[in-house]
Amino acid sequence: MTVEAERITRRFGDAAALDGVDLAVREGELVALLGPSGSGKTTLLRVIAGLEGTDAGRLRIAGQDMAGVPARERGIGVVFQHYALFRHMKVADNIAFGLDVRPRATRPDRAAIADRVAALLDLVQIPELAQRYPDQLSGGQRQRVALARALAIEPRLLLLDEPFGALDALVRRDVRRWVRGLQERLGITTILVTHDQEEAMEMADRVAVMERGRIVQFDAPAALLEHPATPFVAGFIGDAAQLPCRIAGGVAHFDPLPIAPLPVSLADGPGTAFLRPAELLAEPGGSAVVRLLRPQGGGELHLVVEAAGQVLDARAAPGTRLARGDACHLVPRGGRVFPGAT
Ligand SMILES: Nc1ncnc2c1ncn2[C@@H]1O[C@H](COP(=O)(O)OP(=O)(O)OP(=O)(O)O)[C@@H](O)[C@H]1O
Repeated sequence: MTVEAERITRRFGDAAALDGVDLAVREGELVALLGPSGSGKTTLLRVIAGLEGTDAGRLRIAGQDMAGVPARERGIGVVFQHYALFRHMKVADNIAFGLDVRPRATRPDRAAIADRVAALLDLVQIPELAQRYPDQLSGGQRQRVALARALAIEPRLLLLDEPFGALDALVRRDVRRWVRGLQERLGITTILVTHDQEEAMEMADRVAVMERGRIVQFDAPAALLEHPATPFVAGFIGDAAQLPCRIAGGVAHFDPLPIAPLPVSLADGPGTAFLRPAELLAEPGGSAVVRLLRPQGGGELHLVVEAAGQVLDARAAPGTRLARGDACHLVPRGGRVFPGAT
C-alpha cells in the first residue's frame, strides 16, 4: 500500500503540530519518522490512522483519498507503546479482538478466527502462550502479542508508534530485528515512529526527519549520514559535535581549537561544522588534553579530549601512543560544514 500525504497541516490552538507535511511512502517500504520530542511524529501517525483530523492537506492510501474514511475502515494495523493489551483477556482473545468486533456480515466464523489466531501465534513465535494473560508475559512477549493483534485484521498498512520503548536495550534490539524480518517477509508497508536514531537507521528503508511539524529531510539512512540537508539534521543524526569555524580559501579553520584545517567547497566566511567522533583522529602533541579513553576494539581508542574549554569525542588509530593526561591535537577525517554561524 502506498501512502501519500500532501501539505498536511494540523493545528492545536495557535501551534501547528503538523505544518504542511509531504510524505510519499512506497509499497512494502519501512519508513521511520524520526525527530525530537514534540516534532509531530505521533500526530502524523494518528492522522494516517484516521485517529486525528487535519486542518488542511490531503491523504491518500493506495491511491484512495482518505477524507471522511473512518479509522476502522482504513484497514490499518496499529501498535502503540502504551496501547496496552486487554488485561482481562487471554493472549488468544486479545489477538482475535479485531476480528471478534467486526459486524456479523464481515466477521469470519469462530473456527476461522481460531485458525487465524493459531497462525498468528506461530508467526510471532509464541504458540505456547495462547492461554496466558498479559500480566504473565515479559515485555518482549507482550510486544509480539500486540503485533499479532495488529496483524490479525490483515492490515494493508502497519503503523508502529515507539513500539519498543518499554523494552530494555538488549531485548529491544532483538525484537526490532525480528519485526523488521517479519515485515519484509509479509511485504507490508510500515511506518515506524521513533526518537531513537539507531533504531530508525537500522530498521528503515528511508527515514523522514521531523523538526517542528515539518519533514526536513526524507532519505535513506546512509544519505542522511553523508548528506544532511540542514544543520539541524547534521546535528541530530550521528552524534556529531557542532563547532564554529572560519572558511577561507576552500578550507575550514577551527582555531583556537587544535583541529587541523578541513577542505570544503564553500565561499569564504563563517561556517558551522559537524564532526563525528570517528571523524576526529587524535595525534600526540598539541593543546588538547586526553581526559578519558576507552578501547573500541581492533586497537582503536575512543577518547574524550578537552581543548580551549570544550570537551570533544575523538578516536585514536591503533598504535597511537596516547594516555590519560597526554597532550594531543585533532585531525578531521571527514565532516560536514554549512555556511554561516548558528
Ligand atoms: N491533543 C493535543 N492537544 C494539544 N496539543 C497537542 C495535542 N497532540 C499533540 N499536541 C502538540 O503537538 C506537538 C506535536 O506532538 P506529537 O505528539 O505529534 O510529537 P512527537 O514528535 O510524537 O513527540 P514525542 O516524541 O514526545 O512523542 C506537540 O507540541 C504537542 O504538545
